[in-house]
Amino acid sequence: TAVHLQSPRAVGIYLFIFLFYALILLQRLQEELPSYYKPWMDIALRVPELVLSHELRSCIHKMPLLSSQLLQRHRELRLAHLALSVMSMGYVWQEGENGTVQVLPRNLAVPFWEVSQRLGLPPILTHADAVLANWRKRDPDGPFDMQNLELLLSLPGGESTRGFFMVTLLVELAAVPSLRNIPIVINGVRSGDVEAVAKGLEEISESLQDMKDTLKLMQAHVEPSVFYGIMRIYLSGWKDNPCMPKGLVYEGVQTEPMEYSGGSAAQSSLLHCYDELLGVQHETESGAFLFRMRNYMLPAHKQLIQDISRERPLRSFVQQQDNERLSQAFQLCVSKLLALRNYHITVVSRFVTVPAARARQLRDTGEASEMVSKAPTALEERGTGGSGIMSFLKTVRDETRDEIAKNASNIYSRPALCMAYVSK
Ligand code: HEM
Repeated sequence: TAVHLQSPRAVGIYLFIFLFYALILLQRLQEELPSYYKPWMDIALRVPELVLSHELRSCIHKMPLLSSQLLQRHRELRLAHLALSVMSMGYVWQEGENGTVQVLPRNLAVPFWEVSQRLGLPPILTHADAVLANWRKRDPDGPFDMQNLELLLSLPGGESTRGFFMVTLLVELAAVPSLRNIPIVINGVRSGDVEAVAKGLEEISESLQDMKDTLKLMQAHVEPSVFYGIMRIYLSGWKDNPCMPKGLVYEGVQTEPMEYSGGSAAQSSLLHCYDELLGVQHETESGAFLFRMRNYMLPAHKQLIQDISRERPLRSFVQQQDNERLSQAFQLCVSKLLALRNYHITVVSRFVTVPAARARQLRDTGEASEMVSKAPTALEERGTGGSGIMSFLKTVRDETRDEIAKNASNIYSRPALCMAYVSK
């Protein structure tokens, strides 16, 4: 690519994006650990069935305490983190919201802590585990699509669990072309190259559209009652969770309990990058939640977001240039981000709000036959990351819309044109 790199930070951004791209598109992930770790993998591969037969906790109690020192390469550490996190989620939630534990046993907690420290990830299942490090192609030369992708490790929920993680991975893949355009936009702003910035933004808009279209696959591959009634609890954490008000003791690590949020795509670096690039600002509460989610990302992903945030604000460049193509490209980009967030809200409504209402109705009438009625009540109002779902998501969505309004009021005198963008 013909990007001119003008500072160490731009080099950092470029390198990260290249590595991310290469990791996703060119390399296969680690699928096996050294044979010393067989006791972990034997259990991790069977988590769904061991949870359902209520045997996972006793299997983990019998597991030997293994040293993490034999794990050397980054990819081995990532697979180990995935395996230890899947076992931990199964261990904690095996008996549902009323049968939680207060202690994660030493033979799981100690290596989980060590591997987490080496990776810079928290000792809980994250988006970087369940989605980014949890796939392989059935046919290595075949395409990246639902038919040819499978999970390395799973949690209860069968095909819906596979669908949920795989569709989320495909949304990440749809974003890859936009990542390549971020340094193009940044360098264009630095060198005052209006055409390059406009083109970069147009291509990012296309990716945002592709991400939204890919998110639509969720409907075909995930059954809402399975997501709500079975899967959600295994993604939940021990922070802001009424079932585990004190958190969890990692035995052999620290005597005091620790609190960690559950897995959520709010931990994906993508929308954080777009927000920083486009200058979308989030208010105190929603902003604090999103900011906290950055601690659940790989350090390189978090660094990229920080690097983008330190660049000259794009909006001021757009306003200063007063160029129609550039202004339109910027508005288009923010409106596509808004459309993605709007569509995401309808997905959340389908997979959480509607089944939650059904579960309440069934509880009130004393029926317990449907799957949704088995869902944990403590999570009714909360996302797996622990947020108060709808108010949080709508605030974040409205803040994206504000960015369009701010820019439009500076550029366009004709309100009709502004509204055309907002309603796209
Ligand atoms: C069945 C599918 C999904 C459901 C039910 C769902 C649910 C949620 C919930 C409840 C939140 C609030 C934060 C929390 O407490 O976890 C959230 C946040 C978020 N989700 Fe999803 N999600 C789904 C799929 C996805 C996918 C595929 C993506 C794309 C990678 C995504 C991206 C995000 C982002 C970026 C946030 C943070 C809020 C924002 O920046 O707008 N979600 N999601």
